[in-house]
Amino acid sequence: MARRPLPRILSNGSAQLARSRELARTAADSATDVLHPLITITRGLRRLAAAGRRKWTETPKERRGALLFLAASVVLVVALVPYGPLLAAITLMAAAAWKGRERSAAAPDGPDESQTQRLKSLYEALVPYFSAAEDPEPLYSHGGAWDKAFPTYAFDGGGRIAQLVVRYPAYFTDGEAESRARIEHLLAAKSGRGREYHFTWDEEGNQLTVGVLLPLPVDIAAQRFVTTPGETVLGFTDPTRVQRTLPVTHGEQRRDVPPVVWRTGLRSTEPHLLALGQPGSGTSTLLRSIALQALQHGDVVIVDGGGTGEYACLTGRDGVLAVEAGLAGVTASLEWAATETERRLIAANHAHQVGDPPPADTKRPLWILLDRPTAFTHLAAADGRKDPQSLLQVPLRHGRPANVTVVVADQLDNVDALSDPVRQHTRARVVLGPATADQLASVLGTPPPTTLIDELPPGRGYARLGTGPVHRLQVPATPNPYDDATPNALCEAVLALLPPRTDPADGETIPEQEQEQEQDWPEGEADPAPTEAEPEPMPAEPRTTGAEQARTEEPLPTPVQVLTKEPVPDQVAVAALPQEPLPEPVAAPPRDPLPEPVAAPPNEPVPDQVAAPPKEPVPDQVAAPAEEPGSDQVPALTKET
Ligand SMILES: Nc1ncnc2c1ncn2[C@@H]1O[C@H](COP(=O)(O)OP(=O)(O)OP(=O)(O)O)[C@@H](O)[C@H]1O
Repeated sequence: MARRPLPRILSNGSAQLARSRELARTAADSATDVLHPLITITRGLRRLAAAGRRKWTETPKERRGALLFLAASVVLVVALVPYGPLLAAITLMAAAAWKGRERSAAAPDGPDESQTQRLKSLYEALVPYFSAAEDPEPLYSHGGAWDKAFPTYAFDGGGRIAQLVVRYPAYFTDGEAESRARIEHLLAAKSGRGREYHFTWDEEGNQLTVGVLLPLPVDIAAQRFVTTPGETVLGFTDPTRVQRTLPVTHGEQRRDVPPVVWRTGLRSTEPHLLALGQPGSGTSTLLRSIALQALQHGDVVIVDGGGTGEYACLTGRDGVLAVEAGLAGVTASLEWAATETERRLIAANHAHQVGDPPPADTKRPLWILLDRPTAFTHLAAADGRKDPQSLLQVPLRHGRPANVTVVVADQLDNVDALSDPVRQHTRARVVLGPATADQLASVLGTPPPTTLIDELPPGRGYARLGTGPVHRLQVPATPNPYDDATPNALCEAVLALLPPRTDPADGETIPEQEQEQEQDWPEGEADPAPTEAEPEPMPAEPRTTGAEQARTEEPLPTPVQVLTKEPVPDQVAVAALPQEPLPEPVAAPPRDPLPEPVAAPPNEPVPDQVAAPPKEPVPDQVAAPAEEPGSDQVPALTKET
C-alpha cells in the first residue's frame, strides 16, 4: 500500500520577499523619524515661497516697485545690523518650521448626534437590569449620565457600535449565566442584529467589553495544511483565542489564518471527536475534511449512515479500508476495528514487556469515521440486531494507546440515540449550523462567549477541545467532488487530495456472482440476516455520473473482496480489511448500558463483549487508564438535548 509523502513545506520564496519588504518599510520609517525636522522646515520654506509668489502676483504692477524697494531696504538693514544675517536665518527657519507643521483635522470631541442617541437608548435599555431601588448613587437611572456608564465606545463606518465598554454596579449578578445572557442578548439586539458579538466580563472591575467579530473566512478550500502528524485542522477561527496561524492558499494568494487544531494519538487528551448539527449544516463535509487529512498518515474506515454517497470519492483509495453503508457491512467493519484495537494493545504490550519499541503495525493511525451511526441503530433495533454503536466501546475506551481515533458525526436531534460510550469518550466537540443556546451549552459543556446569529454559512459553528475555550469554527470547504453542484475549483481541490486508487490485493477482480458464493460466514456462525430482508439505507447505484467520471478521468474502483453477505455496490469496495479473519460472534450488549465512567479504572480488562481472536486479556499497562482525564472534563451531554 503506497504511503502518502509528508506534506511538503510550502516554498518560502514569497515569505522572503515579504520579509525584505518589511525591512525596507522599517528602514523608511526610521529615516522619516530622524529627518522629520528637516522635512518640516523644507515644507515650511516651500509654503513661505508659495505665499511670497502669491503676494507678488496679487500686488498691482504700479506698486511692485515700492514693494521691491521695501524688501531691498530690509535686506540691507539686516545685513548691516550686528548678527543680523544670523538672526534673520533663525527667524526664517522658525517661521518655516511653524508654517510647515502638519495640521491634521481635529478629531471630533465626542459622538455625533445619532451616535449619542444610540448610546442613550442603550443606556436606557440597561437601566432596569443595572439599577436597584436601594442604591443611593445609581450608575443607571432614567435620564442619567450615559457617559459615566460607557467610558469607551467606537462606531463603524455605518454608525453602528463597533466596541463598547459597559460599567455596571457591583451588585449585578455577573456570576450567573442567566443574568449575563440577558444582558448579552439585549446588547446584541440594540447594537444591531446580523453581526456576532464577543463579550468579555471583567468581574473584578465590574466591566463588560463588547466587541464585534468579523465574519470567519468561508473561502478557504481543502488543501494540504502545514501540520505535523497527529494534528488535524478542524477549521478556522478568530485570532483572539489562538496563538498560532497557518499559511493557507486561496487561488494565487497566500495568507495566514488562525486554525482550530485537534491533536490525536498517544498524548491526546481528547482522542475522539463528536460533531453534531442540523441537517445540511456541514458535518459530512467536516468528516470528509478529516478523512483527507487522516489519509496522509493513516488508514480510515468510513461508516456512511446518510446514504447519499458523500464518501464515494474515497472508495477504493489507498488507506481507505472500507466505506460502509449497509448494516451488515458496518457491523463487520466495526467488529474488525474493535479486534484490531485489541490486537494493537496486546502487540504493543508484548513489545513493552520485552523492552522493544512498539511494532510498526501498531503505530499507523487508524481512523473510524462514522456519519450518522444512529441511522444504523434504528435499523438494527427494527431488525432485532445488535446496535453497531456498541462495537465502538473498545476503540473509544482503548483507542488512544492503540492509535485508533473515532469521529462520530450526527444530527442534533439524534443525540438521544447516541450510545453512552460515544457521549462519554468524545471529548473534542463540534456543533455546526443553527443551534439553540441550550443545545450548544449541552454539547460543548459551556455556552459560547459570542452571540448567535440567525443565518450561518454552511460549515460554521463552534468547537471545544476538552475543557478548553469554545472557538468559533469555519470548516474548510471540502465538498463532495462527485456532486454536480460543486464548483470546479473546489472539486479539483478535493480530487487533488485523494490518495491513489488501491491496487487489488491479488491483482484480480472477483466477478460479482463468485463474490456472492464466496461470502461465507465461519462455520457455526449465525448468518447476520437474510440478504433479502436487509434494509439498505444507501442506494446500490454508483454515485458517480458519466459526466463526473469524465471530469475525474479515473476508472471506477475495482471491488477486491466483499466482506459481508449483503449486496455491496461496486463502489463500496472493502479493500484491505478482509485480509483479516472475521472476528468471533459478538455477544449483544444490553440495549441501554449504564453510562460508564469516562476514565477507565486502573487495571481494567478489555470489555468482553467483543471477543477478540487472541484470547489473552488486555494487559493492565496497555489500557493506560490512569492517563485518561476525569469525567468532569467531558463536556456535559445530556439526553434532554
Ligand atoms: N465548510 C463548508 N464550506 C462550504 N460549503 C459547505 C461547507 N460545509 C458544507 N457545505 C455545503 O453545505 C451543504 C451541506 O453539507 P453537508 O452535506 O456536509 O451537510 P450535512 O450536515 O452532512 O447534511 P446532511 O446531514 O443533510 O448530509 C453541501 O452543499 C456542502 O457543499
